[in-house]
Amino acid sequence: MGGRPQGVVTHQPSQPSTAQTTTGSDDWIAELIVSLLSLVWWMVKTAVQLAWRFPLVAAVLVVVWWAYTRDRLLPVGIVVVVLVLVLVVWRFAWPVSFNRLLAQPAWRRRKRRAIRRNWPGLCERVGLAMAVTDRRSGRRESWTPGLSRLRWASREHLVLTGRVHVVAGQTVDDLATAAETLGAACGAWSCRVRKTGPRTAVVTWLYGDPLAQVVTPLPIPQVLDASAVPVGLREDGQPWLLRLAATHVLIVGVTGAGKGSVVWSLLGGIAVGIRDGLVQVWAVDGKAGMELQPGRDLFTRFATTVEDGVQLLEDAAVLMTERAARMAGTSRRHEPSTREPLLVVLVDEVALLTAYTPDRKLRDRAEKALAAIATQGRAPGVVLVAALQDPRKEVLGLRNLFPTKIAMRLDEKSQVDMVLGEGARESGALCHQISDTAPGVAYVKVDGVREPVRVRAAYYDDQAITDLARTHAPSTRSRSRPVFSVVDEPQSEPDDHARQAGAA
Ligand SMILES: Nc1ncnc2c1ncn2[C@@H]1O[C@H](COP(=O)(O)OP(=O)(O)OP(=O)(O)O)[C@@H](O)[C@H]1O
Repeated sequence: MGGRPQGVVTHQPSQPSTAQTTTGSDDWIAELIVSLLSLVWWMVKTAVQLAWRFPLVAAVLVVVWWAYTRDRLLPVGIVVVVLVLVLVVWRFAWPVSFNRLLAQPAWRRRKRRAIRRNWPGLCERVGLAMAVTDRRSGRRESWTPGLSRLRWASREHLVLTGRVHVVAGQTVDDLATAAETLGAACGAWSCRVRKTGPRTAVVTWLYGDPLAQVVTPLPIPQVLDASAVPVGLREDGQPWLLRLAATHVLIVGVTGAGKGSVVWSLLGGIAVGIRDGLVQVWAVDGKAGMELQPGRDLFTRFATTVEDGVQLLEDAAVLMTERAARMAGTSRRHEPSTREPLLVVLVDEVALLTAYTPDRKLRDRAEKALAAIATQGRAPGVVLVAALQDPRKEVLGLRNLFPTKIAMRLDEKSQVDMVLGEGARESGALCHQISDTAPGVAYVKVDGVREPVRVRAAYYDDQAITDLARTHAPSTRSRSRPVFSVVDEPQSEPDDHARQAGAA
């Protein structure tokens, strides 16, 4: 639906006066009939509008009128009293089911109707109306963006979405700028705008916060899909699917922001691939293994010192170069297989290998290896997942080489754009406002997608991590395979093909 005039006439050129035209003696009868017809039309229209607006009141009036004309006021009255009593008892004795089955659906219906009905007025108030002069009549009319497909995307989480088509002369950016005011005007605690076309966008109003609760670990997918790894929940109540294939992921947040939960959820999402040998995880935990040790069995290689970490990064870079040379001219896209698994290089607190390492030589080697993987690793299936507390440039100069950035709780608002890129804070990424009582909450920004998305990673407690590592450790066969055997192994394994079919 396109924008349309809402008939708010702000200026009207003078009309030829009809008052002076001479009327014949019969004209007053015609005028009276026209006036009476207009009155009847107005009354019918108003009655229909009122009935549409207040259906319950209208229904009650109709029933009372019916009961009165049929002389049945007493039985109808008794039925009404019993009904009211049932509702009152239900409300106080079983408030949960009352809310779920009656109060909430009624509220949702009212809210949706109110927004649809008041849309032109809302647009006027938040500055989205445009004054347009009609060329033929010379009238100035107020045009507002069109609203269609207004529906509850998630009834449980109270997420309302609608498609908005801006008026010619406006851009989706104008709509995005007014998002906060529009959200407040509609009584939502947050409102987001996602561009879907040159003049169209999906507007999402959030009346509840699905991220207020801890997200329990999601079911582990039975087939590896590295292009959509389930990691948690998005603020619109939909699963948060993170791309791992052909990207690099940077996770930034202050201490206690919940970076660990993103890492464990990510590992949970690819656990089947790890178990089946389609994915290898090489992990570096510069904090002497304190963070990642519980999942040790999931890792093909595990470095717990800066020296070993740097060596691991260099080995990954060599593997990447060799694989890229083999793929050259035959394939442009890496498909995970047991011969050539997707290699995830996981670095917890990457600054320990770069900025905080006093040994200059080690630091240079780490930076060189990281830069090589970040710039060339995507095509040959070597993916970098790095976690970091301090987003300042001097700590990790390679930030811009990560196409997927996850910003968790940050200390200062200036750090938001530092992590997610210019304009992210303006587009609604308020990482500095994430509460310290909501670890795991983050804003995700993927290159090529304008708007950051608010998410919460699922929470793996110690027991869940231990269980994950126990049940999805790589088989002894794939674990015993030397790291560089991928270069020499002569034949493909029989079940490779079937596994590849399920991979990204
Ligand atoms: N997704 C989550 N949901 C609920 N609670 C969480 C979540 N993630 C983390 N927590 C809680 O927050 C605490 C800190 O989390 P975590 O250790 O992952 O933070 P971090 O960002 O990795 O911190 P550091 O950088 O100091 O290692 C955890 O012990 C846990 O209690």
